Amino acid sequence: MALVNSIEMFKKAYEGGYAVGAFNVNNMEIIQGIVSAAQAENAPLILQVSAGARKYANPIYLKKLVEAAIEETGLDIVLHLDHGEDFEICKACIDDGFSSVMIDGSKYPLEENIALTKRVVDYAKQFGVTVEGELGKLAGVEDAVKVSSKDATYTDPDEAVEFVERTGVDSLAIAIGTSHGAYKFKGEPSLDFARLEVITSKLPGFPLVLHGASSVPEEFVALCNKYGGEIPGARGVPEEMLRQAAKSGVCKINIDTDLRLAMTASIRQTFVEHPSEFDPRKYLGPGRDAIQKMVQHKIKNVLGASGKR
Ligand SMILES: O=C(CO)COP(=O)(O)O
Ligand SMILES: O=C[C@H](O)COP(=O)(O)O
Ligand SMILES: [Zn+2]
Ligand SMILES: [Zn+2]
Repeated sequence: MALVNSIEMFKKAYEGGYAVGAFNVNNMEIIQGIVSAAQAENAPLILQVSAGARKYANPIYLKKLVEAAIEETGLDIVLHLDHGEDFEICKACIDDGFSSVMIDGSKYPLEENIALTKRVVDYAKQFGVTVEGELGKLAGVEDAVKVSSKDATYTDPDEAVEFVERTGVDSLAIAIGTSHGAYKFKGEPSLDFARLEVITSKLPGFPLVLHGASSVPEEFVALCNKYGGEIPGARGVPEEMLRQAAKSGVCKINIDTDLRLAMTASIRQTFVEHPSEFDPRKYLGPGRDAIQKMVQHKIKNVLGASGKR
């Protein structure tokens, strides 16, 4: 039971053909909902903090909450920085005691991305902190990076090999057609699995990461819209595609949007059905339960990580 880096988790996931869920956290209820799910499923777990989450919650609070979760449940948990945009934020998280960081240099040309990523790897290595890099551009919105779909570029397999060799990263986020947020596909969802197979064959045994992997479940969108929300045309990655990716070298699957939708749907429902209620525990509690239920489903039926702790 400890805060761990991702090395052993990814090794087991790769060999076992499943993926570890990496869930974005911003407050106590979100952390508790996710952790209860991982505990109930006896599953490995990555909790990740974006720059926006750091600004919102202060990383010290989030780290203490994660430590409390480890103490309470006995789980091994990776505490990871999501989309670090420069060396400084990665260093700050490493110095704060995070066990893993992402340096997202995907907006830079290859040589600059390699130089920046290598700098973070060299610093992180001294502390046993694992590093995720990114190559290729996802469409959609990130905290610091906005990429329109015409500027999205899929990961080049040969560049991926060069990137991994020259930077020494522990894992690599790739672009094969996913994007961040609730509006991932205008038409039929499709991912470039042929490209994924080539990348996997050129980097055998190396853990890949899929960002923008929320499924945007219809039930949550419908509930949000039924209880006063306006989320028209939302669409995510079908669950069977995620299962397929998990069997093809993808060891980490990032989920944030589905957490937001599950919690918001539940809170909206409480507000409409119990308009006289104003005790935050009466809506945050069910919101937390909704997160737990959704994450358990994910771990069990999508990631294949139940019992893999
Ligand atoms: O990739 C993510 C965080 O890095 C989250 O992706 P979603 O928006 O699909 O949940
Ligand atoms: O990649 C994006 C994640 O969903 C984090 O979102 P955020 O930057 O709004 O915290
Ligand atoms: Zn990115
Ligand atoms: Zn992401």
